[in-house]
Amino acid sequence: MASPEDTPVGRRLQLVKHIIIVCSGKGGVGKSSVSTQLALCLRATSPTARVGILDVDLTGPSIPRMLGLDSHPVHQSSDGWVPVYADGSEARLSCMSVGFLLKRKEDSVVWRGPKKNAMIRQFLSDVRWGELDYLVIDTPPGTSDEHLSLVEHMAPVRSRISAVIVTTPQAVALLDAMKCLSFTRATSIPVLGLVENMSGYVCPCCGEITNVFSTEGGEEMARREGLQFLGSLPVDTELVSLLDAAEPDDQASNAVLAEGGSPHSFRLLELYEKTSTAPLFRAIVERIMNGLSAAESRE
Ligand SMILES: Nc1ncnc2c1ncn2[C@@H]1O[C@H](COP(=O)(O)OP(=O)(O)OP(=O)(O)O)[C@@H](O)[C@H]1O
Ligand code: SF4
Repeated sequence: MASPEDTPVGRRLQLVKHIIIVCSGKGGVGKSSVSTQLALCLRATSPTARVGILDVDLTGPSIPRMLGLDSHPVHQSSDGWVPVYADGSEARLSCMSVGFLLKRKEDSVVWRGPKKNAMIRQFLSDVRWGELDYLVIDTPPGTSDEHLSLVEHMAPVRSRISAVIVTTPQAVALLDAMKCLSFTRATSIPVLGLVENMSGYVCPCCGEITNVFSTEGGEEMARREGLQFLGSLPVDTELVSLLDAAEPDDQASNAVLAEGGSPHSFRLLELYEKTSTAPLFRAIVERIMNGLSAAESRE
């Protein structure tokens, strides 16, 4: 039988310890922001942790924007694509997205299934990820061609893949999250747990959390389906302004870097650490890491 290293994807991902697919049934529930926070927090778990983030939301790539890397060029080397390092020469947070390949960030990707499939195969087999502790994959909403392509192409590294499902508390989002769960079950991908995003609203004046939508729907779904409930995150105005207004990696940022200043992702992380969501997300990451360790010890 062929070993995983005999395939292009297996060879590329040979040194990637854990692959975490972030998915949601419904659009706009915060999948990309959860993926970004996950990558930032995993990187911060140790001074040597290396994390990659792959954005396969081909028609709506948000990761470059959220990491402040808009319009960053991607370089080809003789050994494939070099990912964009959000933390400059530290190279502990590498990122790849179709967003880097668009001429202008306003351009849209109008591709049929086969072209999307080819792009995903290329992301998995042609990017020089190198050694990574975690590869976080942000997916489009629903269970689309992109999800099927991912699962098919990553068959050689199947034992290292797990998923995190993101939902909001509304019934309609929970119903779609169930479809996402069915997909993971049909494709035998273990689910690390469920995150309920935009669970309530944090008042910027007094910090009081008000439940805007119905409450505890995610927790109840997790209980019912035998999933780990990873935690809930409130609507946080500081977080949205941080991720939506992430400073592009423009000349000014490069000048800061040239003068020995903090690379952008460090500044993002520094600022992120001050949001009211950060401690909640750290608890989520701890549960994810415990889930990964438990799965490893069962192998
Ligand atoms: N907890 C939160 N508090 C405040 N704003 C949030 C929160 N989570 C996400 N957002 C904001 O909501 C918007 C949508 O989030 P995001 O792009 O992460 O969702 P998505 O599920 O990836 O969307 P899509 O379906 O388009 O891929 C973004 O502007 C993001 O910054
Ligand atoms: S939660 Fe308190 S401080 Fe915030 S808007 Fe309401 S009343 Fe004002």
